[in-house]
Amino acid sequence: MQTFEQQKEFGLFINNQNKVTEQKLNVLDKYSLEPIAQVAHAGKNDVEEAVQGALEAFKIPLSPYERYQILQKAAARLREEQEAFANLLVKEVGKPINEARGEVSRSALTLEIAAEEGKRIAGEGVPIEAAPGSENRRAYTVRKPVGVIAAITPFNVPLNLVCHKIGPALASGNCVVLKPSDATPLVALKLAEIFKKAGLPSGRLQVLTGNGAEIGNWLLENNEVDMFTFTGSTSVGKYIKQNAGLRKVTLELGNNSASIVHHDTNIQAAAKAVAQKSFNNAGQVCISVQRVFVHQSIHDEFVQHLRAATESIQVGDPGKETTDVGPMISEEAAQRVEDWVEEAVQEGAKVQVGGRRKEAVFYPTVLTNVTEKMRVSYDEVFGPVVCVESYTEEEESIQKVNNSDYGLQAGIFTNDLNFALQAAEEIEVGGVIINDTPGYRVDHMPYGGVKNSGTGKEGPKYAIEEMTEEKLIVWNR
Ligand SMILES: NC(=O)c1ccc[n+]([C@@H]2O[C@H](COP(=O)([O-])OP(=O)(O)OC[C@H]3O[C@@H](n4cnc5c(N)ncnc54)[C@H](O)[C@@H]3O)[C@@H](O)[C@H]2O)c1
Ligand SMILES: O=C[C@H](O)CS(=O)(=O)O
Repeated sequence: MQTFEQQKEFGLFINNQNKVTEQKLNVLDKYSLEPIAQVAHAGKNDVEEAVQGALEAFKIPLSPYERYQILQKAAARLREEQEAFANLLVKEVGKPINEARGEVSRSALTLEIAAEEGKRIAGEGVPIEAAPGSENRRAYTVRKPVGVIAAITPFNVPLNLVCHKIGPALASGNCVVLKPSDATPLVALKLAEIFKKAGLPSGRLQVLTGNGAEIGNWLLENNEVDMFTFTGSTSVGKYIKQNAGLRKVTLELGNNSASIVHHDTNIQAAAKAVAQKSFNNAGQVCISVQRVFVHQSIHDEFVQHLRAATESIQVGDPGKETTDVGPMISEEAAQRVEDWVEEAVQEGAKVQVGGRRKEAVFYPTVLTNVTEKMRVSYDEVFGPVVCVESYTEEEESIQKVNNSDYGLQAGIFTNDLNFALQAAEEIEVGGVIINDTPGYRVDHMPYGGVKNSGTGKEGPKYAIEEMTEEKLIVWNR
């Protein structure tokens, strides 16, 4: 029998079986741009079969401890197969090997945290007897799984962001129909195999590959789907919310993260941190640093350090141990970033480093003289580009951060406690990171945005709250 790595054709994963379809989809190596495999292209019937199978599975409950054991086994297996998963991420995402290993180890941790949180799902006592006339009553709440959850995920972190959905969903007793990104479906299929080996009963996790808009619409039309958990672009997120009716929706969407760098900070350390978190995964990270507001008194020194840190980055083949930045997800994506940078330059921005492209590789780029009217500042670049602007007053820096349609996370580098806490209070985002970049995330923290960055939280404990319904039970004694 072929190993997963030897296989060149992959079916849908429905009811723990491989289901081949006539129509197929090519998956490319993102650096060589050569096809590496073909995956199935789900039709409407396949989507219905997957949802029906999930619904049937939901009728046979698993105890919290059984779910815990399965998730722990899957996590252990993920750790054992770290290198195989990492190599797959190198190929289908173009993610540098060291970063890919990091994603696999975070993914295992995400499943482990979900396993633990699944044992702690609890309601609360409600002092209902405090109401006049209710003296003889007692009340408490319990949390119930919603049922069948459609999970739709993006290309950029295709293993850990899948684990952030299926981990909490399975831990809380739900069944999941997963639709991974068309560009990066292989790690999701390999993960499903791991869950099968870990003993997950048939139907609790279904994986549908194919066209996002088609599968998305068929899932939206299917009333047996109880909830949508989506990570991806703001436009698709809005579409799902508009069409989900009264069903629950969690949306983790786009962003153009900002960092404030105040004059009292360690300038070189801040510049190094910004360079690292602007360019990892070729800037294709939703909390990538895109906008940096630097106090005018340290602007030039900061830019000098940022330029030096950027120039030292190794760009190229993601399979090489020494590579820091690999290709973007496609040549078109890199071309789009090149166009936006050229447009900014025509509008007066200055390229300090980078600004050039070779096929799907866009070189890490630092722009200065950027204004908030430029697309590279107000829109989501989702590429290896960082824009530096200056400010003079503290309040002005906060306003600049808030002058955005997005609000996922922001960062502030300062030793002034009052300024840090004032900024933390006033910045309109889901999370403020003091003395680090907005790119900081660990997997058990509450994570999610405001404004066009979405609604609802992830991090297993918080995702479980989204994926369960609170139910009140009142006993008239
Ligand atoms: N906030 C977060 O936590 C977070 C994390 C990662 C990525 N993102 C965002 O994701 C975006 C990049 O990822 P992407 O290009 O894969 O996003 P995308 O919106 O193009 O695709 C995301 C997923 O949605 C599917 N899809 C496409 N059209 C659909 C439709 N009409 N209905 C239902 N599903 C549909 C795709 O096939 C894919 O699986 C960026 O905007 C980035 O900021 C956000
Ligand atoms: O792209 C956004 C991700 O949520 C960031 S992370 O990989 O989870 O840190």
